[in-house]
Amino acid sequence: MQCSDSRERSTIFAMSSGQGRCGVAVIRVSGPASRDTLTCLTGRRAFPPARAAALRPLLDPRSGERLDMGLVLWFPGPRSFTGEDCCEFHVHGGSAVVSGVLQALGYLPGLRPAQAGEFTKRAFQNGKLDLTEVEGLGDLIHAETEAQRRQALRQMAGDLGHLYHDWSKRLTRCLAHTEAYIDFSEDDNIEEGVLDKVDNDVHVLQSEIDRHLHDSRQGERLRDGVHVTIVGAPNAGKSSLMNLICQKPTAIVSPIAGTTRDVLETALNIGGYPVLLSDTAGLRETSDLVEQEGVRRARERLQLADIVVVMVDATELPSDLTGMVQFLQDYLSEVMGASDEDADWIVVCNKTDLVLLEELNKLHLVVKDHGLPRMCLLSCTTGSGFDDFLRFLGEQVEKMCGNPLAGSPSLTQARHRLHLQNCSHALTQYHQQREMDLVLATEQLRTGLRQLGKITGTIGAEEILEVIFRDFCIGK
Ligand SMILES: Nc1nc2c(ncn2[C@@H]2O[C@H](COP(=O)(O)OP(=O)(O)OP(=O)(O)O)[C@@H](O)[C@H]2O)c(=O)[nH]1
Ligand SMILES: [K+]
Ligand SMILES: [Mg+2]
Repeated sequence: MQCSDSRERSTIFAMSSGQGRCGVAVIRVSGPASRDTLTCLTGRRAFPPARAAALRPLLDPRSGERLDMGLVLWFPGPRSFTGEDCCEFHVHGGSAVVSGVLQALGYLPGLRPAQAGEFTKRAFQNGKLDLTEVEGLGDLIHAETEAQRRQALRQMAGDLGHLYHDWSKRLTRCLAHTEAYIDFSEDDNIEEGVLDKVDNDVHVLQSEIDRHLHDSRQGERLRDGVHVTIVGAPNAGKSSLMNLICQKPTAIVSPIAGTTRDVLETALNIGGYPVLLSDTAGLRETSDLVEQEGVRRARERLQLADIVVVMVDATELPSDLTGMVQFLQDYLSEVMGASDEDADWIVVCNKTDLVLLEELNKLHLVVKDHGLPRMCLLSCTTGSGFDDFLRFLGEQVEKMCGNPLAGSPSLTQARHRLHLQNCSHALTQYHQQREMDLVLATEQLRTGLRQLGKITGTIGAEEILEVIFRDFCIGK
């Protein structure tokens, strides 16, 4: 028999708690057969009330054998996560129990295992979440630091979606007024100044979008992690600093210049903010082929850095203040040329245990007057100056990410950025074409609106759905 109603969907199931042995495992079911499934597994016991846990023996529908004693929950649609009828089984987390229940579910007609992200996909398709909320939920599942969690929760709660929906609404109004003007202006039924009002509204909207775009990528940095890269001459102590920050011997430290070749990367949590810290090969001209490749990789990583930590060996500095400033200026200009122009800089003067501190302290105070970035005095060997350095690094990281709860919600994804840039571009085109050809200009408003719709998923969602849901796990 063919399924006549294409909306008749299969019922999906999956274990939603993490894999591996655990105290309690949650198995989730969503779809039209959820009610029958619950009845089938709980036998002749009373059907549980909606949204309240009930303790029930769970039975294998084939043999009637008891699989476990667990909590069952019934969520009738549309007031459920997916918007469909759903049920949950909270069972003991042993693998035999879990696989027994999953097998029993697979045996029931109309049920099949869920694909990765399929519960969330159904929630989106049933209008429970818009795409930004789906992405927020995905971020929440992957959040590793407190600040990431705050940003994801805010997005999941719909803050970002509301902002974009509000822009869509306003642009829709502009479009409607322009269309009305085109259709009816000859009938004289249209108020004076309609187009001027549209122009002004488009202008205000565009400046809001542009402001949101020019947020120094705070939200994206918080979501993806701030790239902090340590660079400098060979033997300056880059790997020693890396190990000190990670509190473990991640990188090989040795007195041989050119020890580090590959880029070594570690993910860290600094004050609740995510950091991707990289140690790199010392920058120098060399005939060693392997080291050359290391230097190339170091420069490549330098380009990606949000914060560059430049290490200087204090014993290499000239002894007089003027000479020191000159040395630093030369040293930095070489490194800066290879980095992103938006990157922040921290200069670390290392091995201070080997020199007299008097001149260095003077240097420390005058760097700013010479247009040099802030300098930290450090000894990786004694640990002196390390707390100050770490505090300063933390401040820089926090500045880069911003407070995810303050002000209007941040732009969090390159995907949103792209559509917003396209929208802003279309609005610019509108202003340019408006005097010459109003019909053409109106088309630009439509383009802008479509771009906003793509962010929240009201338009053309299918193509991006795959990409977004790919990042979800099975059971979510
Ligand atoms: N006295 C002293 N020695 C240090 C300090 N920091 C690092 N060193 C020593 O300097 C040498 C080089 O340190 P590394 O951390 O390997 O330097 P690097 O910059 O990673 O070197 P390459 O990877 O070869 O570019 C090692 O012998 C370290 O023990 C310090 O603060 N004081
Ligand atoms: K070394
Ligand atoms: Mg090294």
